Amino acid sequence: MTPGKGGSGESTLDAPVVLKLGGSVITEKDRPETVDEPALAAAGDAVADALDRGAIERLVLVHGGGSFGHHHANEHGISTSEGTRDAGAVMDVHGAMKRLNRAVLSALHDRDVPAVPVHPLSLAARSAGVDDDLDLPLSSTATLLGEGFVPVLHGDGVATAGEGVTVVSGDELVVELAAGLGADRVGVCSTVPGVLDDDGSVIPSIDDFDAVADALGASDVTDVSGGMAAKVGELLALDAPASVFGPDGLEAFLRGETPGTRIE
Ligand SMILES: Nc1ncnc2c1ncn2[C@@H]1O[C@H](COP(=O)(O)OP(=O)(O)OP(=O)(O)O)[C@@H](O)[C@H]1O
Ligand SMILES: C=C(C)CCOP(=O)(O)O
Repeated sequence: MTPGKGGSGESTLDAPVVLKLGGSVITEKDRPETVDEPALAAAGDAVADALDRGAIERLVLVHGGGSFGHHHANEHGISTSEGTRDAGAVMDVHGAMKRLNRAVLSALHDRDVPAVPVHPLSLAARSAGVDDDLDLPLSSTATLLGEGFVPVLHGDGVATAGEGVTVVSGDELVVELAAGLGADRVGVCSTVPGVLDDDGSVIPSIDDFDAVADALGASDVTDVSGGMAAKVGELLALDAPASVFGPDGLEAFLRGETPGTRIE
């Protein structure tokens, strides 16, 4: 598990790949605080294999909330726009996300992936009612990457001027990380095989929100961060190409392919 690649002072490191493992994939989203162990193991296998083979040099992982963060946020009425000033509520959401993060880290460590946690609640801030103003300092993540680790961030609470603490989604973090670290590819692994049109077919590529807006909805299960509509909106803001795909597309993405829906 000792970091093997990269090193301080190197200037020729590859641009990182940013991959989000959706909470809907790695948890049973309709059963509070339940990890989907087989799904997490399969994701861990795919990530470990891609790193072992050198298919990816530098990787930043993000995971969503699934039945951990969303469940508690929903109970306390917290969302990406509605905040709380109740420290107990903040700890319920953050504590649940740290428990899920611990499970993700363990699955990666079992496979010798040098994964380390980065908790957004301790780093990030934004202002209420202002779009796209998330401030996520990246020096710890960038330094960990340069030292050969795989930083693992997660949807979390975030200090929000004017609202207390709101929710920051993994999708928002993906956008900040990809832009700030100069990622060359972004993958969002969700429970669906891609963004689906009205007939349930995977839309191959999206470059305009309005063109697909009618097909985009929230999540089928408890979700305080906007489901697929928010995801597509976030990813369209990126310079790097992004793919939304299901668990069956994860290995292909890690091989360098663009399964599912390409968003650019
Ligand atoms: N047009 C669409 N195509 C695909 N999924 C859609 C669409 N409209 C709404 N959805 C919903 O969006 C969900 C995916 O978003 P969701 O935020 O739940 O996933 P996730 O990011 O994997 O999970 P989490 O938010 O816990 O990390 C799908 O499971 C589906 O219920
Ligand atoms: C609900 C919380 C705390 C995390 C939300 O992150 P997401 O599942 O990526 O939308």
